[in-house]
Amino acid sequence: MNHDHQGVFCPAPSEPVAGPSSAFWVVVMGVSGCGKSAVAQLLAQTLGLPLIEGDDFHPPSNIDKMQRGIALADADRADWLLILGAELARCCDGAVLTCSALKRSYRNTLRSAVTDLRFVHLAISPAESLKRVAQRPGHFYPPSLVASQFEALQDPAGEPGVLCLAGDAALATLVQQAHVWLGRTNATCAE
Ligand SMILES: Nc1ncnc2c1ncn2[C@@H]1O[C@H](COP(=O)(O)OP(=O)(O)O)[C@@H](O)[C@H]1O
Ligand SMILES: O=C(O)[C@H](O)[C@@H](O)[C@H](O)[C@H](O)COP(=O)(O)O
Repeated sequence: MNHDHQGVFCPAPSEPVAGPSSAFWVVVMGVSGCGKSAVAQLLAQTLGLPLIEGDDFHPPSNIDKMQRGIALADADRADWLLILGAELARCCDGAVLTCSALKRSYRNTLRSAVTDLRFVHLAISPAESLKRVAQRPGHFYPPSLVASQFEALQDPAGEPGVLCLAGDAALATLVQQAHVWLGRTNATCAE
C-alpha cells in the first residue's frame, strides 16, 4: 500500500521517471545527526530545487516507535521509502530529499522511482552523531537509537551516483562540494 503523509493514494511509477535533461534528483543521506537537513536545505536553495524532508513522511507509527526508543525495521521503512520515491517522481524538474537511506536496498527502492538518482552521503563518527542528536532539543529521535543507525548503515561508496563527504566539515564547504559534484556528473551519473 502506498499513501502519502495525508493518507492519499500515490501510485508508484512502474518505470523510473525521467525529467528534462537539466533535471536531477539528489538524496542527502546518512545516520541521524549527520547534517542531512542542514545541508539539504542549503543545497536546495543553491540549486533552486524543492526540498523534501524525509522525516515528514514517516507514518505516526514509525515516529511513535522511534520516540519509544525502538529502532525501525525493514518492514517499517518499506512503505515510507515508496512514498519518498513517489514524492521524488512528483517533482518533475528535480528535488533534494533528506533520507537516512541506510541500506543499499533502501537506496535501490528510491533509485527505482527516478532516473540517475544521486546520493550525497554525509559520513560522521558515532561519537559526533551522538553528540549532535543529544544536543537537538525537542526532536523525536532519541540518542539511545544512534548506535542502531550505525548497525544498519551500509556504506554507499562505490555505488553509482554517490558522493561521500566528511560530515564534520563546515556546512558551506559541504554544500559547495555537493554543488560542484552535481554539476560535474549531470547527465552522466557515472561515478
Ligand atoms: N557540518 C556541520 N557542522 C556542525 N554542525 C552541524 C553540521 N551539520 C549539521 N550540524 C548540526 O548538527 C545537528 C544535526 O543536524 P541535522 O541537519 O538535523 O542532521 P540530520 O538531518 O542528519 O539528522 C544540528 O544541530 C545541526 O545544526
Ligand atoms: O530510517 C530510520 O531509521 C529513520 O529515518 C532515521 O534514519 C532518521 O534518522 C530518524 O527519522 C531521525 O531523523 P533525522 O535523521 O533527521 O535525525
